[in-house]
Amino acid sequence: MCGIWAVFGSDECVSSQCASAMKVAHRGPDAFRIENVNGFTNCCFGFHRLAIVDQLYGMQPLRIKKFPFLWFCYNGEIYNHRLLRDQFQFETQTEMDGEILLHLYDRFGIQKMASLLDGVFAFILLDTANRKVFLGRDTYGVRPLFKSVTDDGFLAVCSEAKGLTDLSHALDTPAKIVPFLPGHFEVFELKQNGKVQSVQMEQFHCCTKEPAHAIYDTVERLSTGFDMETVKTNIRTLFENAVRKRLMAQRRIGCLLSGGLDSSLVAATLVKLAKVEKLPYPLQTFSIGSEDSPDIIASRKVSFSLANVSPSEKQTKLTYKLNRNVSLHIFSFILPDRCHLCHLKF
Ligand SMILES: NC(=O)CC[C@H](N)C(=O)O
Repeated sequence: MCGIWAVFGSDECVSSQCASAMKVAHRGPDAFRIENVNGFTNCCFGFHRLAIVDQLYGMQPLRIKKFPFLWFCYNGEIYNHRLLRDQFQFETQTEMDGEILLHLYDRFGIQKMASLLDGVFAFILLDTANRKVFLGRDTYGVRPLFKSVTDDGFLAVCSEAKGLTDLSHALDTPAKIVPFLPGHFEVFELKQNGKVQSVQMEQFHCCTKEPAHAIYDTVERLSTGFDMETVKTNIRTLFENAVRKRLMAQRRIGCLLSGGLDSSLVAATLVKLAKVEKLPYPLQTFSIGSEDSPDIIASRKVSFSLANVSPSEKQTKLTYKLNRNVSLHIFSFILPDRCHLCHLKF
């Protein structure tokens, strides 16, 4: 997660509005920043960071020397950022995956920028040189984004609706808070007083169409045909690639595991790829349920079987009593031969 928040054209002093930005502080434990926009005193960004890549230089709102007029705030991961950087020979200033959006926007404009991204994202991009604000969200809406626009052009945006509920503005009627449409981008013109006007709302991708970035993807070409073997091989290739591309994270990777088929397949593929990529830490799986519920029993079985040890071997157990009703169980395993079991009880 990360928490993003921004207001444009605030009638109230932004320093009092930005108390609302703190309502999404839980989304980013590593660092936060609140920054008003130089030259547009009624505009302000708030950002809470869970750093996934480039801990040192990836703080937001991101601004880089090459494009001093761009301000960028986003929540997400762009899996193909290195591929696009190399493909278009961009000179990036940081290793942060989101920086690629600034280069793509500058070279190709907003429509092509959004459609070249392979990832999960919700973004706010401000271009002070052209007086535009852009919002966008990934095809499936994996990353959340809410907006609120008043009739007189005060725009507020946040990862969660709660960051918008207490904002004050000049109109009598409260502004509606709506989820931003997945797979779309929106363009606003920005006036000198910071107020905006929506001028374009467009779908850049829908899930039934091949994404524009596919031509640059490194995933091996899929065979055509609908015979059983071809279909199975294609699913395997795509599935494995979906797990592989998520290994870009510089944070320790874990898996949410219910013990059912889907999450167990993800965990098994992750274990396989972790060996190939030589991840230097034990993988962890996280499950939630009451003590001895089917999910916990199943996920425990899967965890131990993936770790290739029997539950009775090399097992440690920690219990914290926090609450009577819910148990959160955390299993972790290291390959090839060490296994820990942590059991956190609420
Ligand atoms: N949690 C996030 O949304 C992370 C944003 C960005 N990918 C980073 O690593 O900082």
